[in-house]
Amino acid sequence: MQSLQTIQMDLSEKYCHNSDPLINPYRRPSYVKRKKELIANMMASLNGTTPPNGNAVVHTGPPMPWFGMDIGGSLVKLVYFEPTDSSPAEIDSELETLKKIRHYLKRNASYGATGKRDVYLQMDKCCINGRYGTLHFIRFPTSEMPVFLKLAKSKDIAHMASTVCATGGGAFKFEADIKREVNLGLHKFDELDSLIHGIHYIEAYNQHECYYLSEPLDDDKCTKTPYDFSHPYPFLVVNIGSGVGILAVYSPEKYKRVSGSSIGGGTFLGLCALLTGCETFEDAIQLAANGDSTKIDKSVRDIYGGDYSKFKLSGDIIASSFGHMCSAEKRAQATPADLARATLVTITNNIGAIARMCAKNEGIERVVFAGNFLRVNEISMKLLAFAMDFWSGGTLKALFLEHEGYFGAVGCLLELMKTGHSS
Ligand SMILES: Nc1ncnc2c1ncn2[C@@H]1O[C@H](COP(=O)(O)OP(=O)(O)OP(=O)(O)O)[C@@H](O)[C@H]1O
Ligand SMILES: CC(C)(CO)[C@@H](O)C(=O)NCCC(=O)O
Repeated sequence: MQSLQTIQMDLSEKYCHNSDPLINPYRRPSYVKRKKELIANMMASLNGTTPPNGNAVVHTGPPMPWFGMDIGGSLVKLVYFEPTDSSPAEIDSELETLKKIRHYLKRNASYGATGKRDVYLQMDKCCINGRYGTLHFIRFPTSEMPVFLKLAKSKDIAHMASTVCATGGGAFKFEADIKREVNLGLHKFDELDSLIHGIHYIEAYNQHECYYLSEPLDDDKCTKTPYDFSHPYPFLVVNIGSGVGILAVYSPEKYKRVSGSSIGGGTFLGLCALLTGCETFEDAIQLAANGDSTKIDKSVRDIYGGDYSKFKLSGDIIASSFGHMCSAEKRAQATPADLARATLVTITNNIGAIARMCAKNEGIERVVFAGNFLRVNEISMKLLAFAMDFWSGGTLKALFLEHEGYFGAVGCLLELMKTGHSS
């Protein structure tokens, strides 16, 4: 059995090409030490034992399969832990159903018409509750829950007597359906607790989880740069799902929800569908990428003929989102792509403005944006990176996370370890 220390070193080899601590921040002793401490503490809190020290790990914990499920307003996120350290005897004694589920999930990257496994996000060599394995990340629209429940029933999930942990509003909304259709009881966990635990776990494991965008508005120069998150507190989490939740985080266990907004990812997709007839999030983003929002939004220049110098408002700044749409002539010229772009820009800037006010109120400088609204959505990430820096006079930093919308599901999977089952 590999020790946790060895695995951490493996990860360093995998991700960090430069071993000079002066060049590579991830090689600095303070960073490595802090990461090890974070993981060790997390493992200790999950195991209820002392952290691993290189000795063989005893396989305890709830029976497999280990899933964490986040049933949101738009998307269901499913995180599946595939053990890779099972002994031949353990594999032999596995239930047939369990083998089938693993093969089904691993063999495919798509499930039915709308289920997807984000293979590029897969995390190998993870350690949860003393078990080593791979984390798989799967999503499907919440509107497909009835289909998912039928599938779960057909795969005989209930006969594995496993505990299903779920978070998100849907854990409450669908609890009775899950009981009735699949005969499974749910362990429900709070979505924001799960989000915070998930962020800490994934960030501690994946050295390149957190990054920022330098030169966000220059397409040639914009670069994704790893951010050293070893001393992150306090930080703000702006979770952009269907709606937006804003949390101030002071430690792995201490946070508060400081604000929220109903103008979020669901608003973007809803308005875009109304305005352009697009059907999917991917289509809406694609349209927006080809559109020009200046045909839709009224700028300071459109009003002043130039800059509003007294208050340092450059002519390029948007004075009125969708302001041009008051004119029948401009409406006639607006294309679906322009409308999609303006919708994306409007929603993103609104979220950025609220995030900035929250950060100012809380006296926080690091703002971490998460949630699936940012999936395949470079436009919003660049806008947020620019807006946070520009409007705060350089005091705020926008940070992003690779596993965008999966933290709630990961946090929920971690909660499964505390449910008191033993195999
Ligand atoms: N394939 C997709 N289908 C639908 N929405 C998508 C997709 N990919 C990204 N999105 C965006 O992600 C948003 C949902 O994000 P996320 O999964 O983080 O939130 P949620 O958990 O469903 O919502 P909430 O937390 O508010 O209940 C959607 O509103 C949409 O803007
Ligand atoms: C309702 C939730 C928490 C569901 O995840 C989320 O969509 C949200 O935070 N919406 C914004 C609600 C508000 O205005 O504070």
